[in-house]
Amino acid sequence: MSLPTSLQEFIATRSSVHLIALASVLTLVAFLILRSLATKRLDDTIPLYTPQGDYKKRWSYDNPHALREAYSQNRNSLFKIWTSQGHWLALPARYLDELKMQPDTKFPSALQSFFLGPYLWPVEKWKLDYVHKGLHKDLNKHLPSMFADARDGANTMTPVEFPECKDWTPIKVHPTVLRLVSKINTKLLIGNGLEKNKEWIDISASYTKNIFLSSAKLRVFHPVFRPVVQYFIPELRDVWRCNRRAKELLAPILAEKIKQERDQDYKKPVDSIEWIRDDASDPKDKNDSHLHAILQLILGALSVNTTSQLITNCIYNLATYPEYTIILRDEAKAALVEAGGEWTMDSMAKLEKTDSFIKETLRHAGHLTLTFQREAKTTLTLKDGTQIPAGSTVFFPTNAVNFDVTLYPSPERFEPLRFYNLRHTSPGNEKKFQLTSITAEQMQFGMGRHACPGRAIASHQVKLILAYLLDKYDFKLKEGQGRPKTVLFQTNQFPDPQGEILFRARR
Ligand code: HEM
Repeated sequence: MSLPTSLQEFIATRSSVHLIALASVLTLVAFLILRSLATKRLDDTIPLYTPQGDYKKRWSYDNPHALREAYSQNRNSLFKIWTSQGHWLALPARYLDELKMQPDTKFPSALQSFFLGPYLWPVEKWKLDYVHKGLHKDLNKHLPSMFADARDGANTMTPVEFPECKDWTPIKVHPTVLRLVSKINTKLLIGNGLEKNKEWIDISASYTKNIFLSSAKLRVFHPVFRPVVQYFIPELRDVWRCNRRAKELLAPILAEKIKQERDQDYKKPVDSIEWIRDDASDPKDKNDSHLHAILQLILGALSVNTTSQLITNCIYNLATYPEYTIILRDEAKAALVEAGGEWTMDSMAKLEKTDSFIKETLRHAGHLTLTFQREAKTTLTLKDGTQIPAGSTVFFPTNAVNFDVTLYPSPERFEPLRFYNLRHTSPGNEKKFQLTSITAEQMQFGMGRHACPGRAIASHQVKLILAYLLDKYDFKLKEGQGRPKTVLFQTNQFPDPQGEILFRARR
């Protein structure tokens, strides 16, 4: 077969240097096309589910129902769905065991990328991992002393944040609980009196909202524009300001630690700054106040908002279903008497109905519609041959599973004792349906390598604060008003931040 004449002439009239350059360019183009086709083909084997109606709008403002619809059609298979950040892959439950312990080199948590971390936190990316590594290693080891702080915090700080309320008084629940949890968590995780510093508490309480809004606004722009656009986002500038101020507030605490360490009788305190210092693989990081400030703010963002949203939702539900106020109050009263008048970790385990009430609240209104968000760094081939292409963002549709009628009868109904009853259906069930239990049907705290390490202390905190409030107050909805709504935005479900409940000191 001969080349067409015009091509022969073209080749004959060119120097060999030109021809080599041309051949190289053509080879490169062919390689790029083939590579993109190969990636595309792999991705194309996964079916795309498009929710009915305006699916883009639904992703932002009707996310739980759009995902429930998608899940109901693809319960047992991997499927792709449009999201405002590109196509993401929804996993069926049967892949969780195989994927949950994959190493970070192949399948890390997607949270840093989701927040566009480099714009928010100007430190080397891998150093942000000190937070979860430190927490996984040390938090639950120190649970007893953390519990004592959580109990004292609930008893002494709750009456400061919640007013006396001699008569029925409207209270904006979310901001009140947010400040309370910020203070208690600062005491638990940092200590050193920082929980009394108003500026730190203000920073801690507003930080999550600001990082969330900053990354949401940045994502609106194509990546090439973000390096410029970042300077025009007020919330992002506020994040940078908080990073700077947090550094100034933490520096004296670090300096004091360094000074005290020289003392032979020094006993290392139990706090998350120490956990991170112990784990810092780069010695420079041990006392770097800029890095510590960012890590503590991230830890606050992971722990404060999640816990305060859950407590807020529980209070909304107590006001909506007042008959449970009496049931939970009686349970707490009996457990506290049995414990001799002071809560212990063992006595917390007696609050089975309270545990169930909180878990049912989380089933209905967890802060995220999806969990187990991971990034595939390489193509992962599963045992059944299914491939998860490199570069994919993967998630588990937790909220949709929470509303699966085959798993939860009458899933739309709020049944506060649902999990209490499940625990008592057979002896083996006792540990399976606790607030902190993790199975493919209960994924509110994620699963595997990156499952929430704070869930035990969060569970104690929520119970301690609810027990305090149940003992001191009655609650009810405002006249003629229903339960404050849940605000939906993309994969987030927020309890109405303006929602008010009537509180009255018990008579
Ligand atoms: C009701 C309260 C909470 C809820 C619902 C919650 C939920 C979650 C979820 C869904 C994840 C991601 C899990 C995954 O991807 O598999 C997570 C991660 C995390 N949570 Fe929580 N959390 C709560 C409270 C806390 C508290 C109180 C702390 C700290 C004291 C904490 C520390 C963390 C950390 C450090 C991570 C990252 C873990 C990692 O990437 O390895 N959380 N949490």
